[in-house]
Amino acid sequence: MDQRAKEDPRVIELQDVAYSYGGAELFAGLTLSLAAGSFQFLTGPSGAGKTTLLRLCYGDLRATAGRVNLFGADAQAMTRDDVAMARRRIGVVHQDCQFLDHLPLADNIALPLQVAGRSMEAQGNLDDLLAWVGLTAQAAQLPPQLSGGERQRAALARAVITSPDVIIADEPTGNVDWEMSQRLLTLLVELNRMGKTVLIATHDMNLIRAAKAQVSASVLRLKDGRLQAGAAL
Ligand SMILES: Nc1ncnc2c1ncn2[C@@H]1O[C@H](COP(=O)(O)OP(=O)(O)OP(=O)(O)O)[C@@H](O)[C@H]1O
Repeated sequence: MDQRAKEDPRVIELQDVAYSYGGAELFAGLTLSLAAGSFQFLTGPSGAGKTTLLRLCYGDLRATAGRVNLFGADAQAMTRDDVAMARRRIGVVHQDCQFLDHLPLADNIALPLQVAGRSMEAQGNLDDLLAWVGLTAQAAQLPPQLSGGERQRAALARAVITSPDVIIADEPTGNVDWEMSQRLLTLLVELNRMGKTVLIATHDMNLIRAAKAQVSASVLRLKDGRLQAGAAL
């Protein structure tokens, strides 16, 4: 298991961060800290800015004010290459999965390894990961041929194929039934038990309750541009 995250007590930190897409500020003076090995949920009303906040956390957006630290380095001062290196330590499960529909599922999952120039590792990792998410039989199918739950599990496999320290998942159970959301949660909890830091944006309070029965999870609620810790369930 990759132990690098253990070296950094705070893998991702946002301090007094503001962000605006050009209009009104979505948040101002927002502070968030992801400790290595923690399991955190981000919740809040639709449009509150959860996806935006996650994108700041994985270096996809630059804060308009404040400070973002990725693995101890100031993201605002990073070159594009530095950001790309930091992002390789973060696996992202996007809200809409973002597959390349013309590529078989196995190739989609292996894509991050190829992008990182590590395609030689692909086959062993890929077979293990497909088995882990229960998609061995679907390896050759195209993404549009898969169910919602299969797509979500494939998106999780793709997020972890490079063995990142941090997993950031945006509504990973958004389009699946309760049984499948439990299956996805089990996978995320397993990753956390392996030492990965996990941050999940979700509207699903039942998912949060189920997670809290399995793991020491904290909940952040984003509302009116502010983060409230320890949101009541
Ligand atoms: N690329 C963009 N350009 C301009 N405005 C954007 C962009 N992305 C998001 N927004 C706006 O920023 C606000 C926050 O959006 P965001 O997707 O971060 O919220 P969210 O809490 O994740 O919502 P949901 O729960 O519905 O997914 C919304 O008002 C949205 O319309």
